[in-house]
Amino acid sequence: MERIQRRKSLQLRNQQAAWQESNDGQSMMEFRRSLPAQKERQSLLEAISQNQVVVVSGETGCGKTTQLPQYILESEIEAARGATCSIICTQPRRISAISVSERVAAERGEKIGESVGYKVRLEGMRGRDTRLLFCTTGVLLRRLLVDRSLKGVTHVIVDEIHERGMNEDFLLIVLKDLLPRRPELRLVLMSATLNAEMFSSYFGGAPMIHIPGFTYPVRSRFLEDILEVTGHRLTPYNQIDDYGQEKSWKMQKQALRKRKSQIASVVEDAVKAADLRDYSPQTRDSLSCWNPDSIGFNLIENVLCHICQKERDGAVLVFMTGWDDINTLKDQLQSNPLLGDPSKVLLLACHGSMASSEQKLIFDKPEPGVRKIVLATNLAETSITINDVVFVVDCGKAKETSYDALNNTPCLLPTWISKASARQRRGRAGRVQSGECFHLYPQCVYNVFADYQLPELLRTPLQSLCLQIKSLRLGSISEFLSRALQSPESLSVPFFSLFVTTITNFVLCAFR
Ligand SMILES: Nc1ncnc2c1ncn2[C@@H]1O[C@H](COP(=O)(O)OP(=O)(O)OP(=O)(O)O)[C@@H](O)[C@H]1O
Repeated sequence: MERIQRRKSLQLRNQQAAWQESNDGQSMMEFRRSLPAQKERQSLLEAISQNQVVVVSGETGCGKTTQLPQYILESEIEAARGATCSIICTQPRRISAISVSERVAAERGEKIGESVGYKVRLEGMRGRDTRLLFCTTGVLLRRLLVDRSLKGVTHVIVDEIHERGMNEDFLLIVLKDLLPRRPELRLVLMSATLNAEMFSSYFGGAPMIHIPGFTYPVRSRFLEDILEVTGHRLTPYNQIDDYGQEKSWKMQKQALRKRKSQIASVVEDAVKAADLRDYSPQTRDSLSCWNPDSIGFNLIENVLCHICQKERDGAVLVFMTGWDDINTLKDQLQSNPLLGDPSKVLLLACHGSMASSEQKLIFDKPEPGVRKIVLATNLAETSITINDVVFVVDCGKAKETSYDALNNTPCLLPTWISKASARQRRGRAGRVQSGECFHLYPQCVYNVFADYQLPELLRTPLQSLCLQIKSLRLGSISEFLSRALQSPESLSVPFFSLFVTTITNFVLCAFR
């Protein structure tokens, strides 16, 4: 067995060297060497070999997602351990797991499923020789339920931990528990932002390495500049998003949103206090009518027409909040004479509930002379690179789980994003060329955004959280949550544990 593995390791080493020496390989290596992560390659590898846990923070575009897992794979192959290493890198979403694995395979001159593969829910591409597997956080969490010690895995890399989704926080608890039982396992936590200290101290003071970011220049334009440049006028009547329902229903829906908007009053104060002396009276007038609670379909349509008519070539990525917004906006744009003309504009949507094959269409290049416009949710916010994106339009909101106190139920509502998210959205332009970002809210509103989004664990209603812990069979609810990076209010946990136990017993009795 050992002899076979040794032979396989040498074969992998020869293949890797042959690619790196080939012409295509050389030009790919040259590009990879230009990324900021390259300067830290040696120190990253040393830190990983000497410590069980390492926290890496890297600003957008530095190369942490595509390069760091590759550095580990390459160094293991160079050390003739290729056949025995097994690296798992988690991504918060399917689309990033798939697209990053394809990019890394291409950078290694391979097809997907050779040494690099992916696994997401109900889909996967990996072969017998796959050594670096990209998967969603949920996939790894579920594997841990049946394979508690992650047998055979040598490295786990958790990417985008700053997003603090529920699965990521759950995974950290389970991995922290696993580390003492697997002293040779290496864990690398990667974050796009600088709040690495919290993760480091959670893992007993794990070393931190920071990689500065790299993007081509991206010019940010906020609402006041957009209104100035497009000449679009905001009135109290043209900001009601038309969802195609009865008008009274629409008004009700938007009034409801207004009541729920957490920072609406802060936003109003910020807009009142903003210094807009340098802007035209028309822009100031428009801003005084701005409705922070609408997504602004008409404004988006106007901005897109402006880009198509006045700006240079390049695809546009529009960040929306969800399926209903994307679909309704798409219908509206399709009835616009310019944006709805398929010989000029290719309109695509990208949403979490779409099949991966449909999501992947956003990476294709359109016909010459056709501008690609992608309407996406925040699933396109991190880790992905759409090569031809030059313009980003950011509506400033994302759907977030929150609690409807009136109906005592969890609900998904559009909420303002954080500064970290706005930076990530802007970062989707400027990855292979310079770009422009149109933020559809005033600069003063951006200034009052929270630095980071509240972790999902702290904003999910406790009933859902407790049921999730039970369905994943993660043990006692209060004990499990007490081991979290930031645990929900300790007082309410025992109450909800009792609630869940009662429900479980009730269901068991009913089926007996
Ligand atoms: N599919 C791709 N096609 C072309 N270039 C790419 C592709 N994916 C990545 N790159 C290049 O590699 C660089 C680094 O990408 P990578 O995804 O590793 O960055 P990152 O540091 O993880 O940033 P982020 O957290 O914003 O995703 C990009 O800025 C881009 O220039």
